[in-house]
Amino acid sequence: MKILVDENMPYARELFSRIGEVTAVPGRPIPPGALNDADALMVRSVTKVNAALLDGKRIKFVGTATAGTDHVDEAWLEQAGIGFSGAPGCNAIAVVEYVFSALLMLAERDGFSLRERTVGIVGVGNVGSRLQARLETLGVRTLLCDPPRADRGDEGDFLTLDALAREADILTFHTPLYKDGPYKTLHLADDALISALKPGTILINACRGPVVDNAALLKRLNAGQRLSTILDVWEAEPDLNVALLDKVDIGTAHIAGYTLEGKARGTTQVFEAYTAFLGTPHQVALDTLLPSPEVVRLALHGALDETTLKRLVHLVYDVRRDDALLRHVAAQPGEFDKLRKHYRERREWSSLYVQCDDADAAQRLHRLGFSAVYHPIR
Ligand SMILES: NC(=O)C1=CN([C@@H]2O[C@H](COP(=O)(O)OP(=O)(O)OC[C@H]3O[C@@H](n4cnc5c(N)ncnc54)[C@H](O)[C@@H]3O)[C@@H](O)[C@H]2O)C=CC1
Ligand SMILES: O=C(O)C(=O)[C@H](O)COP(=O)(O)O
Repeated sequence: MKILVDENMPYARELFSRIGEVTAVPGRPIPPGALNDADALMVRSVTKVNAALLDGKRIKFVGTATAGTDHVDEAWLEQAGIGFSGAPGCNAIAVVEYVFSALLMLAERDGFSLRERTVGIVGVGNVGSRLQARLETLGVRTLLCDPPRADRGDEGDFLTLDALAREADILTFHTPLYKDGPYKTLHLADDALISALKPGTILINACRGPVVDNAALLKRLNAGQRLSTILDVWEAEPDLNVALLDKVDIGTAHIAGYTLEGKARGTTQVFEAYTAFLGTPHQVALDTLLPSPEVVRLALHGALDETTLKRLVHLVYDVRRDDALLRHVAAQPGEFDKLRKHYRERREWSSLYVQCDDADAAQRLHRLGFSAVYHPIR
């Protein structure tokens, strides 16, 4: 059995070679001919999976090691009898930690406390719900917008997007990209919505570029609208709107989900799905794959305030590194994908073991996702 995997998929060779012959290839584009004798294809978000790619090929299963699936024509795969799996939630923690890293940086720069702010979360799925839980642990007020969940009758106080735009100090988007249909998200943040934001609002897009109308955003920023902007994703990736990057407060190369844990979960999820598809299910324990992180443990004395939290968060992951890397190469063709391909290892907060002599600090850090324990110092 021949399995083609994206070369930007950690642990893919190690796992898939347990069941077949593995070839790793670039995903954007897949080299011509590489698909000719493959039985299964494991991609990331950069590969458009559709009839144009697969019609007439012998591929029987496609996995994408990503949360978003807008690059996959699932209807075509189904009618062609090709099995499919995504990796729901694989990198949700990574995106949440990206958002925290960015917000704590802006809070320090602009002299505010997160606890004084109301955060509007648009799309309350794997990312949005974890973000809400961690913000609430810090005592930050959140407002939620998720029409599909509201319509399903899910528990929760769901508001309209307009209500969030009116009330929130921070508006953060975590929806899939739907180009049409009742829950269309293409240009969900359009000119009218962006114009309606309160002066000083922080706008975050870490889901898919086209969820925010980039031309409208640039127009508003050029017109002097008071808005802080954090963009991880861009319309027309991998082409970058350099004029927009110049105007945003934080701009990164679609790496919000790029923790090693997040990528490894993506690979293990599609590996497990493919082996189940073959009728020989395998399970993989993530901690058997991951190496020890660079910083393993530290001791924290006293209470946990926002300044201390910021230092811990930025010790594990500081978004300014990724912002600077993108700005250095922004105008050069091909560099956006190179930054993503050669992404430096980044870990999740859970990789840091924090020993606290304050019980409340230990409890809150634990609830935030750190590996924290209370250990009185005698
Ligand atoms: N920047 C990055 O590296 C990453 C980006 N993503 C993107 O973020 C998206 C969200 O990720 P997850 O939370 O894991 O997905 P998810 O599928 O768990 O949650 C998405 C939520 O959005 C809601 N939603 C759908 N249409 C909506 C609308 N019109 N308005 C408001 N809410 C709506 C859904 O009901 C669902 O609750 C993914 O689809 C993917 O495109 C995900 C991971 C990493
Ligand atoms: O999971 C998703 O959805 C994402 O956006 C991924 O983080 C994107 O990473 P690549 O698949 O483009 O490497």
